[in-house]
Amino acid sequence: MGNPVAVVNAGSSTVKFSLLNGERRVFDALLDRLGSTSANGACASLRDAQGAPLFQGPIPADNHEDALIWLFDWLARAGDGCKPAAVGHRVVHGGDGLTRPVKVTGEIIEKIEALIPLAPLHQPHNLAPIRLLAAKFPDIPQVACFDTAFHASQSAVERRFALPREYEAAGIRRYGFHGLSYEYVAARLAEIDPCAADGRTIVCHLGNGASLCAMKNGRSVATTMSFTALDGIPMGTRCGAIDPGVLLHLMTRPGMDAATLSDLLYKRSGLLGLSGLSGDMRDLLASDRPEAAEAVEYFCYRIAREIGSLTAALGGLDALVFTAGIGEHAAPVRARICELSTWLGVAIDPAAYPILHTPDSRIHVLVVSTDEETMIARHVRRTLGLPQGSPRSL
Ligand SMILES: Nc1ncnc2c1ncn2[C@@H]1O[C@H](COP(=O)(O)OP(=O)(O)O)[C@@H](O)[C@H]1O
Ligand SMILES: CC(=O)OP(=O)(O)O
Ligand SMILES: [Mg+2]
Repeated sequence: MGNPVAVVNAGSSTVKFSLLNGERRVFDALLDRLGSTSANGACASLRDAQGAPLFQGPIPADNHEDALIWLFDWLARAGDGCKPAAVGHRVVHGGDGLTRPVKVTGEIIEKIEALIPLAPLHQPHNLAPIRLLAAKFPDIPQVACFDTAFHASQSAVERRFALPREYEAAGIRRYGFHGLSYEYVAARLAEIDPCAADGRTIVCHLGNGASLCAMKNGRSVATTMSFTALDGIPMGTRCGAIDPGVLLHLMTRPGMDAATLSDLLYKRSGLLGLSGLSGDMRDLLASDRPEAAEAVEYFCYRIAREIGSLTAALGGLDALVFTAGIGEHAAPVRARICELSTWLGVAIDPAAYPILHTPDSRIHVLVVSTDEETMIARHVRRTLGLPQGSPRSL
């Protein structure tokens, strides 16, 4: 296997772990349905370099950390003696100070830790494997790559809240997330669709966490998430944009302290809260309960509204791109969002995939499989001066 780069991508409901030799993936693990978002328990899917399954099934893990320890034990048992040349991590919040990938040091760990309150669903899960690996393999260099970094190209007006100026100076502004995914998708569009790569494009990253990014020439112009990964469209368990007056009102209720409010907004709202059933789109699409259908309709409606808003930010629209777990796999969700976007000139062929638009559609519509792990591995090699490896064949 040589000395691959290992990548850990902890999302809110999954951990993705890969080993990459150059651009070639030689091992992949998806630890799925983590936390309490799903009606079903945690499970793992491990694949070799050819994509053949090595393990598939339930795992004894209640949370991200247990799942990773299970994986590292599995790897040690399967061990072929291969030791990664370096490890790259997705870190969701970089704040004002961390705007490019960095080699992990004690000081960087402290900076990442200080941002936990701004990304409570992610930052602890991003930090735990960094600490675990630093203790276990102190000689392997680690690189932290930030979800917020891609949005550093946005204008000052886009990044601002209408608060007194001193709040912005204290870092209270829109950051945006899912940047590693958007960066990968932008690079991929340059390979497959020049109109989408060079034009005015909205990328819908619809996973358990979900956001939309308006891009011009592959650079971020605006995005729906802002100071935290709560803002914007509704998600698996997060409410998305909400009138701050609701929060002020809730805070007057007995027992509604900051921790309880945080739990409500991050973990009990969104698709889970609306359906009363599950935050997992697979469960909702499989259910015949009216609340499940209402939750899915609400999700699609809010996304279609944001597509209108981001089209205004771009001054028009050339392409619409779907990515991440729901965007790549939930055809009924894509179809409904496109139906609600007909007024923009969106027309799709329900049987087409991954290029969805019909010949007479004014807008290109396509599905691009995101690959945050490949993006992170590229950043690791660049940051540490390792050879990039040959480009992946198209
Ligand atoms: N085949 C599928 N059909 C519908 N939804 C799916 C499918 N596969 C995954 N999803 C949804 O994708 C979401 C997880 O997205 P993903 O991007 O993998 O997660 P994370 O945000 O944790 O990185 C879940 O809501 C899941 O239900
Ligand atoms: C930032 C974010 O919400 O990430 P994820 O979709 O992986 O939960
Ligand atoms: Mg994700």
